[in-house]
Amino acid sequence: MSSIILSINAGSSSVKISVYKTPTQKNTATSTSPSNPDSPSTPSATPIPLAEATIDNLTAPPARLHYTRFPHHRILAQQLPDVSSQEAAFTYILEHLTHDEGLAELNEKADVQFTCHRVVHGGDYARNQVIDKETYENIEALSDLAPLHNAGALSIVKATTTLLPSAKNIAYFDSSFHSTIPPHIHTYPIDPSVARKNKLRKYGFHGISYAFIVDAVATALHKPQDQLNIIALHLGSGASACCIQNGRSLDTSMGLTPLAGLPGATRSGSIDPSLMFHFTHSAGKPSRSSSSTLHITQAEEILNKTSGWKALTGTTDFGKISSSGAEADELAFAIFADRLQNYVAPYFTKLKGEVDALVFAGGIGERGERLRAAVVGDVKCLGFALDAQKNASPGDEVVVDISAEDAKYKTLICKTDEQLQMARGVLEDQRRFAGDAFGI
Ligand SMILES: Nc1ncnc2c1ncn2[C@@H]1O[C@H](COP(=O)(O)OP(=O)(O)O)[C@@H](O)[C@H]1O
Ligand SMILES: CC(=O)OP(=O)(O)O
Ligand SMILES: [Mg+2]
Repeated sequence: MSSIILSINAGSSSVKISVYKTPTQKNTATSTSPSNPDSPSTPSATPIPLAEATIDNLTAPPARLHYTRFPHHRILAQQLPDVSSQEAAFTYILEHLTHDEGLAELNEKADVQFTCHRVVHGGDYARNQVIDKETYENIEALSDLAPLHNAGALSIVKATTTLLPSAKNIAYFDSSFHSTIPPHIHTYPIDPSVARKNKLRKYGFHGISYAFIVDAVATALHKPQDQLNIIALHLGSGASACCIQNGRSLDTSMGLTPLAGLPGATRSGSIDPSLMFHFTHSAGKPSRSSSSTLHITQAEEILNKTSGWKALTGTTDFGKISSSGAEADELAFAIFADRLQNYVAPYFTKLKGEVDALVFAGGIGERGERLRAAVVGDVKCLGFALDAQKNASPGDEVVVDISAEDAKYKTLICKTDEQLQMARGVLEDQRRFAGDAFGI
């Protein structure tokens, strides 16, 4: 019999929820590229998508609902002025799904057997975990290190325990994919005893997306995952770059927290650490949004929530920034292209030029025609080049090759899908542990 999986992705500016049913023996679909590199000949089953709901604009109200029930029913951008938090977005979407008469498989909350939660900071967890009291508390303890994310995800976990009491809650961590980063890359040059005690190291994020990208690009290029070398750029409200060697993370631009590296919608990205002490004299004081479970300083508040595109341009919409022509928007655009070049070129040398592709993903990576052209233009001397026509109209495939015919290296767009990656994890774990021990 099929089970219903609710796959929940609490990002910094949006909540995306996809509904899947597990395939029965008869309708088992397969992915040509195995996601388990240890068993290269075993095809993996794919969850069957039933519906997808997104509430976005949480950081630029009013929030909006987009809903698709497959294959045909679609609601575009319905405004929701009363929804302003990740938890409110989750509750709204759950009501919407259970009241959609066309979604026969999910009439009651008791129909949901599995809820997958994207948790950005998982500390030392190298793989997914069933959320029990101990896991919940461990994730809560990491909230200060992902101030835009972990608390929001946990508010949804809490809501599921009351609203969906029969569902098994499983956490998938953005940081797990980066557990392969070697010590000389994840270690900060600071007092090692303090670093050890406070677990201060590079963790890296967007890993669920990078795992999806590895699977999808390996399939598209007909290469085993463990031979795939790519430079992947996940560019959304938060943006990061990842250097992937043999299908594994070798380096990434985010660090101890998702603030490091590239700028984002409301984040500064990397700056000189001394800057904050010249920006405000109260950098170290607790911010007003601190609570009993979330302790953040004014410096963290400023750099995470009121910097980035919002500070430079007044909008978090990178589509608008890319097309308005306004002076402030042009500066923000040029800053992003410049900072991206600062990762693409060194990652190319880290891979010793053995690069299968440069891959664009995330809302901006997938839709930002002009940004892709700017970044690829900036690294043209390495052997990347775009086909302008393909870049302008890439079509609907999961992976699209937008490289010029004479390019030495490929440039691809990958429509990443964190919810699908997590739902696939449920099927893999069901197979591996016969539905019981589940990854612990
Ligand atoms: N046509 C476009 N060109 C460039 N950026 C776009 C375009 N459309 C949307 N975006 C941007 O994509 C970003 C959201 O990306 P997404 O990955 O969906 O978000 P999140 O990080 O919240 O998961 C926003 O900054 C949005 O402005
Ligand atoms: C890790 C991170 O920044 O996630 P998002 O882009 O979804 O905010
Ligand atoms: Mg995201």
